[in-house]
Amino acid sequence: MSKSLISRRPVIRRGASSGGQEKAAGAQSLLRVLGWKPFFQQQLSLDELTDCEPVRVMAVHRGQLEVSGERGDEVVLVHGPLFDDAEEKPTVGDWLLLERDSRKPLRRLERSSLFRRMAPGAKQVQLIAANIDNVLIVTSCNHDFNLSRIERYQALVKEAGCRACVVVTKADQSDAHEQYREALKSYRDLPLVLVNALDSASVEVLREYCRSGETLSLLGSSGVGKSTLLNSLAGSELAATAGIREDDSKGRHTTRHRALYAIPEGGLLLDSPGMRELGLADVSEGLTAVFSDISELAAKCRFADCAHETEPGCAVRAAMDSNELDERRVRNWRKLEREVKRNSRTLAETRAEERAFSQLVRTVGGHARSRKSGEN
Ligand SMILES: Nc1nc2c(ncn2[C@@H]2O[C@H](COP(=O)(O)OP(=O)(O)OP(=O)(O)O)[C@@H](O)[C@H]2O)c(=O)[nH]1
Ligand SMILES: [Zn+2]
Repeated sequence: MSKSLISRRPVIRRGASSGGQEKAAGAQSLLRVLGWKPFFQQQLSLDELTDCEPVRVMAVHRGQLEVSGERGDEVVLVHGPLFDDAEEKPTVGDWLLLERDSRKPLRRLERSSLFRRMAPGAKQVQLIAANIDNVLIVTSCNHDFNLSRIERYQALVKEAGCRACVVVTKADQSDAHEQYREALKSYRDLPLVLVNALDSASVEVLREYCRSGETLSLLGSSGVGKSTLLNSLAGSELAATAGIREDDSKGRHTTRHRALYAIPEGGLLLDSPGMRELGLADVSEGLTAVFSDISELAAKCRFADCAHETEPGCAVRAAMDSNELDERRVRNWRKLEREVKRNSRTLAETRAEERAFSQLVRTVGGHARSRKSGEN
């Protein structure tokens, strides 16, 4: 158990030399292991380079964040303006700038990618994870394999801004490998890999998605083998060790579930409940990218508002009739578009309500202040 906990830490050695340059180089390589890239470095001003230290958010708990940086692991309290806005506040995978001495979080760096979802039962967007490089869309060699589901995940990944690969697990239980490859042959930017997730040699092909400094996450339904894959990639029991208790010098405490793990072979794995329950929020751009073949055809329809049903001169219908376009794919495109429109409407309403409310607060506050100054 303790071995697997230790292995979650980046396997990095601090330089023995106290020379300034070597120290800086050492700090840089520590940060690189945590996913630091030129994209983030370029966002720092000269003042920030001297006065601040970047740290990566490894877990978000109520009232505090677990972060990791050149000084190792730290806990940062969640308070102040940085954390006010639901859609802007730091989430797992984010890079924060801490004031070097006070360790106060000053700002969050711009993200290279972001996963969001509609909060279940609420009309709000919830941030799930940021700065993920690659995503494995996991499905298995059985009834779970479903093109419409893969397209849904692909839209999420495109919207977030990550690279995707489809992983079909339980390859050891099927002889129909060719059938799966054939099904995804025409999908743009979507490689497919068949693996036995229980066999670490078989998952080696996925290492290219979690090279040192690269952050990988997994999407897929329950039971397809996400935990099994993560454990095989990490070389230890990642998921099963979540939430166990351990002793430390300060006494007994609970080791809470971390969302982001640095694995010994390099690379970082992100596994959070939010990622596992991801739904479509506002992914209209992602959908356009995934279904660009259909949009290209739709642009050729005679009528701009063609519903691709019985209209004359419909290019989408013509492609379906000649079997160039799968009817299921068109149905799924329509379904996802409806879902996204519904979610976008709900979000727009929530944002309008929030704006109206903060306007009201400002107006009431303004009245109160002018009354007070009138009394004085
Ligand atoms: N034979 C075989 N079994 C697998 C493979 N991948 C996963 N399994 C088994 O499938 C079951 C489900 O795997 P999990 O890794 O728990 O699935 P999951 O996607 O994490 O499921 P949730 O935690 O519910 O999201 C386990 O019993 C695994 O041992 C595989 O490639 N081959
Ligand atoms: Zn049409």
